[in-house]
This record gives sequence, structure tokens and C-alpha cells, in this order.
Amino acid sequence: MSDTPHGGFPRFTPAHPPADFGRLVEALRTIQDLAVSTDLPEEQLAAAADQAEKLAAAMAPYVVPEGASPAGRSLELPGRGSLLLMPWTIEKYGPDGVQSTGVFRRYHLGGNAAAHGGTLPLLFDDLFGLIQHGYGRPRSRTAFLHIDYRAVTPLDQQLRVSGHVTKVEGRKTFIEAVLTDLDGKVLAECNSLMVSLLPGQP
Ligand SMILES: CC(C)(COP(=O)(O)OP(=O)(O)OC[C@H]1O[C@@H](n2cnc3c(N)ncnc32)[C@H](O)[C@@H]1OP(=O)(O)O)[C@@H](O)C(=O)NCCC(=O)NCCS
Ligand SMILES: CCCCCCCCCCCC(=O)O
Repeated sequence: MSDTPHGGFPRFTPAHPPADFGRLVEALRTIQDLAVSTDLPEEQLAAAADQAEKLAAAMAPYVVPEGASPAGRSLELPGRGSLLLMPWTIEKYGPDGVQSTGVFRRYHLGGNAAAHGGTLPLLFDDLFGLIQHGYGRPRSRTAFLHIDYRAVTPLDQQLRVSGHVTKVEGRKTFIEAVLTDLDGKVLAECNSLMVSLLPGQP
């Protein structure tokens, strides 16, 4: 692959998996919540570990290359069906920007009931990928991502993030976004530079 618009990136196509895929991903997220918030008695611990190992063994034969799993390509699902991404739902997508809503869950806990500071760059960075795509920019990579943490980000509360392209200069796309609660209280602001990839660039 060496065409200019995508650098060396594979071309991803949207996936429309059966509903059970969404159920699986959501159940796994709930297990992540529980794995970080429970203190299981020994017997339950052994049973849970057995079940987890059994599930992993059942899934292992079906590993496919990047871009072939529905994970990350299922646009109708929270977090596009990816366990890595924040399980948020896109409300608005287009050249004027992207907006999405969702919650930071128990498995995103940092300390004292707040979201881990490292989870916000993940939210913003993935949003910025969508923003530059919605604006019609070629495949790009994040060169920098600057975050101002303005207030503690709560868990289990519906929040909103929205952002847009502010400037384009050659290969460079500048983007800004803000994370708020539903009353409009600003929790974090972020600005970023994304640089479009040259032919064959990874
Ligand atoms: C971003 C990246 C592709 C840019 O490398 P490159 O293709 O060699 O591009 P250049 O270094 O020539 O930079 C292109 C332009 O962006 C600017 N730029 C690049 N990185 C920058 C940064 N961190 N801060 C400010 N400007 C930056 C350059 O100054 C240059 O501007 P100019 O055209 O006005 O002179 C490369 O550094 C890279 O791959 N970094 C890793 C990206 C990554 O892994 N991101 C996370 C996953 S998406
Ligand atoms: C149709 C689905 C589109 C999915 C695009 C996935 C792009 C992944 C880009 C990864 C960028 C990064 O590493 O930060």
C-alpha cells in the first residue's frame, strides 16, 4: 500500500456484526468493571478464573489480522465495538465536527472517584481521528495532543465531548475539543496537531 491518501495504512471498511457481538463486548466491559471493583472469596475467584480461561480458549482459534475483526469497525456500537476505546456513542459527525456522549465507567477509575487522567487522551485522540476523517482529511497521525484538565472528571455520569478542525496547513490539521458534563461544565479542553501520512508512512 503506498497511495498518498492513506500512507501505509490498511483501508478499514465498516462492519455490521450480528447483535451477539455487541452483547459480547458489553458483557466483557461489565466484567472489566467487576474485575476492578470486587474482592471475590477464594472459591468464586477460582470459578471466575476457570470461566475466563475457558472463554479465552474458545475464542482463540478465531483470531484474524488487523482490520478483519468487527472490533473498532462497528460504527453503530459504543466505542465502535472496541474494548480499548471509550464506550461512547457518536451523536454528530461531519465536516463541522464530531460530538459524542458517554460515561467513564468503574474500570476507568483513577483515584477518589475520578476518571484516570490517562483515559482522557484516549477519548480525545480517537475523537480527533473521527474529526479529521469527517472533515475529509487524508489518513493522519497525531503529532501532539495537549490537554488542560479543568475539573475532575466523574465516573458513571453522562458527559459530552465535541470538537472540530480549526486550521489546515498543508499536511497539518489542527483540532480543538472540549469535554463537559450535560450542564455545560467544562472538565477538559484539548488541542492537537494531526499530520497526514506520506506514501508508505506507517
Ligand atoms: C507525525 C509524524 C507522521 C510526522 O513526521 P513526518 O511525516 O516526518 O513530518 P515532519 O516531521 O516533516 O512534520 C510535518 C509538519 O508537521 C510539524 N510537526 C510534526 N510534529 C510536530 C509536533 N510534535 N509539534 C509541532 N509540529 C509538528 C512539522 O514541524 C512540519 O511542519 P511544516 O510543514 O510547517 O514544516 C511522525 O512524527 C510520526 O509518525 N510520529 C508518530 C505518530 C504517532 O504514533 N501518533 C500516535 C498514533 S496516531
Ligand atoms: C470503518 C472504521 C474505521 C476505523 C478506523 C480506525 C483507525 C485507527 C487509527 C489509529 C490511530 C492511532 O493509533 O491513534
